[in-house]
Amino acid sequence: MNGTTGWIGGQGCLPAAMMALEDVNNNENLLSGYYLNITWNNSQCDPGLSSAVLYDLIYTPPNKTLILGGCSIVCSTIAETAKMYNLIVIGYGSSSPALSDRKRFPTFFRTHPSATIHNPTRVKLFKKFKWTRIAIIIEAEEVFVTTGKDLEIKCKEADIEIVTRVSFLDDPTEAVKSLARQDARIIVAMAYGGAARKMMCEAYKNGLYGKQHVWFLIGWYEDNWFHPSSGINCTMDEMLAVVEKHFTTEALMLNQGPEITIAGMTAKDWLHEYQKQLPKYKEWFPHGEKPQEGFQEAPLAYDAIWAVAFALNRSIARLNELGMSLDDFDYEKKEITDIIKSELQRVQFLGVSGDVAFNDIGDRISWTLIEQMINGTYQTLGFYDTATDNLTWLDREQWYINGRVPKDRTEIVPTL
Ligand SMILES: CC1(C)CO[C@@H](CC(=O)O)CN1
Repeated sequence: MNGTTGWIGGQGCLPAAMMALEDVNNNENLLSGYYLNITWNNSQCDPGLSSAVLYDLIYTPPNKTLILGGCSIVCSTIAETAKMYNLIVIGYGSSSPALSDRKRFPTFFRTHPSATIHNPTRVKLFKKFKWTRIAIIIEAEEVFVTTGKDLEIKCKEADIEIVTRVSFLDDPTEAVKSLARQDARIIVAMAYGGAARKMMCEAYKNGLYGKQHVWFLIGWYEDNWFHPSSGINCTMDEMLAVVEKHFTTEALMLNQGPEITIAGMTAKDWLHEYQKQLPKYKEWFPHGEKPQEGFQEAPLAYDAIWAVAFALNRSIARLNELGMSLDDFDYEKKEITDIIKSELQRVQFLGVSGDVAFNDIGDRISWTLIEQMINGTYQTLGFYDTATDNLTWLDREQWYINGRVPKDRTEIVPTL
């Protein structure tokens, strides 16, 4: 994924949604008298196309009850329009913090956590390692700019100083040089994978790595994101040196425990089932290509369908009491939307992506995964549950100087 094409993970998520549809429709205790159906279309993470697709879905019978959306820029476009039709939108692939704006998006919910979910985890780790002097570097994309602003607020609340914040559009050279000039030691970087590759090569050239520096990067890049490619004038050894020992944070999208989830099996077993189902959809990849994106978010799409099913199921009963039914929804009856929306707010179940629940602004509450690059591969260091401030730490972190946590500033050693 990069800032220009956007995330096209719907291709990996739709099979998961279809699996959930089958499971929901086979569940005798849900939606009695109804059959949940999906009319799908591919917005290609293109806001313009998504508007055309949305209007086509609205003006082509039968009436749609809710809309599911993928990437952030599509969800922003369709959720802003959908509210005019009293349509609820659920994002399974949208991380932009802007979507938490309840004024702009009053009918928007998402099973994909906002990118701000990283920030309480970052602050928790700063406190754990007693770092109170942090630098921030950002690729100038809306999702990172808004997440960076949220991080600054959370650092201020925790009495952690932001010693510098720099950003770049395409070339990170000057921004990285500025970090070096400011003697930045603990650095949080927010960028897409391609920009992060360029940035870390510049970090190597400026000596911003090794025993005196700790980088916090994003954890959802492709596994080989740091391998040199065209336009990167660093060798593999140089890239391995500069990324060694960096930390990553990311939203946890697959339940880690042995519990039986809403799918009637553990999340890990569900993932095997999902992978077995994929060949059924190979006509979506006419040249035999594997979906490049959407595997990681597939559990979010599966759980989104279950959240819809539970909310509609409860709404049927409430509408019956009012002498109404879901069939009465015609994009005009806001009272039906309000009932479905209030039932979505009450949704709570163990999905394959973990506990599924929405906070009061429709955002997903989730755990985060913390990893560290150790000898060129990512190792799990722990998990953090923002809701309960619970850090599960595995004591696997490694530093260049055994046991010595790097300092967040140059130490002034008093001379006698
Ligand atoms: C973890 C990631 C890759 C973050 O971007 C999301 C896409 C978007 O927010 O547009 C999909 N999931």
